Amino acid sequence: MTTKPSFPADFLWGAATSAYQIEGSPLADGAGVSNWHRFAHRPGTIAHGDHGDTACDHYRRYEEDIQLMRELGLQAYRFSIAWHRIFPEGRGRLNPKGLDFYLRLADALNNAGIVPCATLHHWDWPAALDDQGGWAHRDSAQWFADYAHTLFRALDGRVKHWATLNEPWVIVHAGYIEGAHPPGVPAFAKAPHAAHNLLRGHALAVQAFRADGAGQIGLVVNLEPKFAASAKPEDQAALARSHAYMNRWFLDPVFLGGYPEEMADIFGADWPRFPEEDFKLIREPFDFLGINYYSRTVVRDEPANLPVRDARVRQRAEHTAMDWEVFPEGLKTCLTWVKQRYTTLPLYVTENGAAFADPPAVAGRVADPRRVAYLRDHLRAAHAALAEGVDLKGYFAWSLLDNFEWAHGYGKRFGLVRVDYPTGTRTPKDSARFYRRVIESRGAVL
Ligand SMILES: N#[N+]C[C@@H]1[C@@H](O)[C@H](O)[C@@H](O)[C@@H]2O[C@H]12
Repeated sequence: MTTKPSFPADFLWGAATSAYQIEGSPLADGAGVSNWHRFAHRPGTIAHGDHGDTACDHYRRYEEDIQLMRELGLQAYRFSIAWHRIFPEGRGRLNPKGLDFYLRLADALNNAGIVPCATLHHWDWPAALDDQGGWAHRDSAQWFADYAHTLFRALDGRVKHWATLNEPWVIVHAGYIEGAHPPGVPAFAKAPHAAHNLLRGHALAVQAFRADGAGQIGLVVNLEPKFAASAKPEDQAALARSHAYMNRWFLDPVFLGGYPEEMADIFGADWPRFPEEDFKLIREPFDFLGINYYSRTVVRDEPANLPVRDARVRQRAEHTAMDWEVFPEGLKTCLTWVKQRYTTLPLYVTENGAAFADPPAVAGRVADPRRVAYLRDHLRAAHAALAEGVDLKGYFAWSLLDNFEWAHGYGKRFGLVRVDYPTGTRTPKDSARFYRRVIESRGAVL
């Protein structure tokens, strides 16, 4: 008789979103033009010509969405703050109306008994900052710290759970290596500088939080376990490069004080020498690590595939609508790897979920059995990590709502709640009802 999982009574159950993906009203109330607003309106960048002008209309419907969260039994809500609403030009002039939206959002969440968990930067920022050099500009770290400091003071007493950056690796890989995200032009030699300045900005923001913030602050990273396609030395070497590039690039500096040696191999002559004092700053201690987990990758050597010289070997297994392998044990692998290699800090699963080709709503119901199975199996893996001593403090399903899936537009639906466009009608899916039962039973239904 296997014992049913039982998560701790203080385990935090939530769901996550981000500003540009759900808010809409990108220029409302004095907001500046953001990098993603400008990029999404550039022809050919987003599938189906989609953009975030309306998205889920959350900027206007946030009270309705908070009522949805209550009905789902959520204890916490992870959202991000749109920098361009606060500082339309990125720095200098503060926009009180933009700040006011987040004051109202935080108040409504607190009044509903839902813990507001704010991410300062989830990829969207004022386009003006990209025009001034973006994250490749060394001053970007201070731009971010100043923005963060303003928010710590403005939301003091309303928000006590902060994250500095969401997935800085994606900002660099998609924005500076691929060009599939803003700034939108591959700039290989700038990528290491952008990564370094993101880490410096994170650390400076943590220092600002220590001076003027209250609660806890952390960093959110994406992790993806890597496996070699064979025991051949070249595939093993490709595994080492791929693992360093995606999983260690940011965590080695913040916890171990230096970059993986594979980075110099990957970037060659474009890998800079950074000032030693930067690494002392980047190791600024913080309070928790957020881990976003979706899938794993099996890799082989592929010399032509720059810069990492690896290639994915697609597995005979279930895949999501993103063509990502469903691999629940990979979540436990990530959690235990972080504990063993880096830190005993509290961990949160800050994102986990899947896109599937959900059916439309019929009589107020959306049958999404594959997402129910995905959540069940990944929550079992999370509990297995807890049972092995990982200090896992919470889990946030990605996502509360179907939303704007970046370059994929609205065609990839990750939500617990279906959103029908353009009406914006919300319909909780079966997975939302399942998640509510998981929360109510502290996992006993898994
Ligand atoms: N793709 N995908 C889904 C999800 C994306 O929608 C989030 O914004 C990111 O934090 C992370 O990439 C994961």
